[in-house]
Amino acid sequence: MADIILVVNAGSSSIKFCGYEAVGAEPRPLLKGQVEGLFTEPHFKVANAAGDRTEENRWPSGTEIGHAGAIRYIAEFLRNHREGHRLVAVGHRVVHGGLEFDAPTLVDHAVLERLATLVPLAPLHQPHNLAPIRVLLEARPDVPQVACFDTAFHRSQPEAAQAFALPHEITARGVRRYGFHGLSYEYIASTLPQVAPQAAAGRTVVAHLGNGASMCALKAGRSVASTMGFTAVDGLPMGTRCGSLDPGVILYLIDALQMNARTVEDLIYKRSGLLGVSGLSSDMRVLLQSDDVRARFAVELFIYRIARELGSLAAALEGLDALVFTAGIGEHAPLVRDRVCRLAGWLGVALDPAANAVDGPRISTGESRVSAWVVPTNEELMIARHTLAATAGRI
Ligand SMILES: Nc1ncnc2c1ncn2[C@@H]1O[C@H](COP(=O)(O)OP(=O)(O)O)[C@@H](O)[C@H]1O
Ligand SMILES: CC(=O)OP(=O)(O)O
Ligand SMILES: [Mg+2]
Repeated sequence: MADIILVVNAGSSSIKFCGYEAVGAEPRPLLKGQVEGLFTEPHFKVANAAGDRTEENRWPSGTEIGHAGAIRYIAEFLRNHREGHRLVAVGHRVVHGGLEFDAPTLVDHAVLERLATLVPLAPLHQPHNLAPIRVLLEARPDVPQVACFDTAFHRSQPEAAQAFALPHEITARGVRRYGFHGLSYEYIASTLPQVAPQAAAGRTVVAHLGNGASMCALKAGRSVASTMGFTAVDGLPMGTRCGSLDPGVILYLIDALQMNARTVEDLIYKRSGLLGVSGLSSDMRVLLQSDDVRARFAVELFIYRIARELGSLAAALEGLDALVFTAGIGEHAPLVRDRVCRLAGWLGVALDPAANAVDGPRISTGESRVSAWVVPTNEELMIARHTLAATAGRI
């Protein structure tokens, strides 16, 4: 009977899950699965430890199964495949830890209630991160659950990188820049010494380009700045989120267009970004295949903003040694990487187009002053490591 750690990673457009055998210091992956395209073209797939596809299901284009539908589907799959396994712990990605939670935390009912107060700060994620924790607390109170936060990795940033220029009493209430995708950046920082030792020790910008997208400046593996702020709507344009916006726009929407907080929330989180600009889709694959002018402009704007933020993060690092691409778009869209690297020529990035076409791992030329890389992220492994450490002695 193998002892299993289950990991659940609810993103904005996908739910990823992983089973790890809890043996020794490093969790050993047994199965990896996901439902992606929750609101566009849901696609369920599972692979075994060797990476071979073992299960697959597709829903018709235009189907919306959402997070609740996907969790039900995944739970049913896991119930049918639990033979020979003993569930000893569950690790969850929880997007917002606020001021209070800056490290992985065992969750009980009291912790869950405090995490629920952060729902307004991450409306696309936090409810879906907490829902499976709540269900399992009732159904399996014997199994420890660990919340691993997207915000925690960034708490090491200098004070100036975390502050808005707001009055002190507002800042003291926790209105500050938190940054997200921290589990992804922490994983990249942990694996970079093997992939690119010089980059790992130096000044690196990591671009996590998925349905949610952000960038992080790493100095010797520690976060010093990031593009996301108080919430995960800040920074780069994303699948359905607008990214950085002049706060005056919000006031204008309320005063002149008579929107209220909920309609503004819906606009900036769910109807903007690639979807809003293109009027076509939030899915980069669809946009890249389209000849539509607005679809092209959406991709253009995404790339332009990445290039601008790169300059800003390089300034925070006082120079740049390496650029790393990761997540759905970063790992699989050579065209986006090509365009970003060319716009970063002034910083010393020289692209190797042939290496870029096959997803790297190194996509810059040997002479490039700044090296560029494709490094697949693994938030699930990072969560499993934290879960193992946080439950040591209990499982
Ligand atoms: N082969 C591909 N080419 C371009 N974009 C891709 C490809 N595969 C996935 N993507 C894009 O990656 C994004 C989803 O990234 P992912 O990191 O899985 O998202 P999430 O934020 O939900 O975790 C989508 O925009 C999708 O279109
Ligand atoms: C924080 C965030 O945007 O996450 P995701 O990319 O999974 O939507
Ligand atoms: Mg994600």
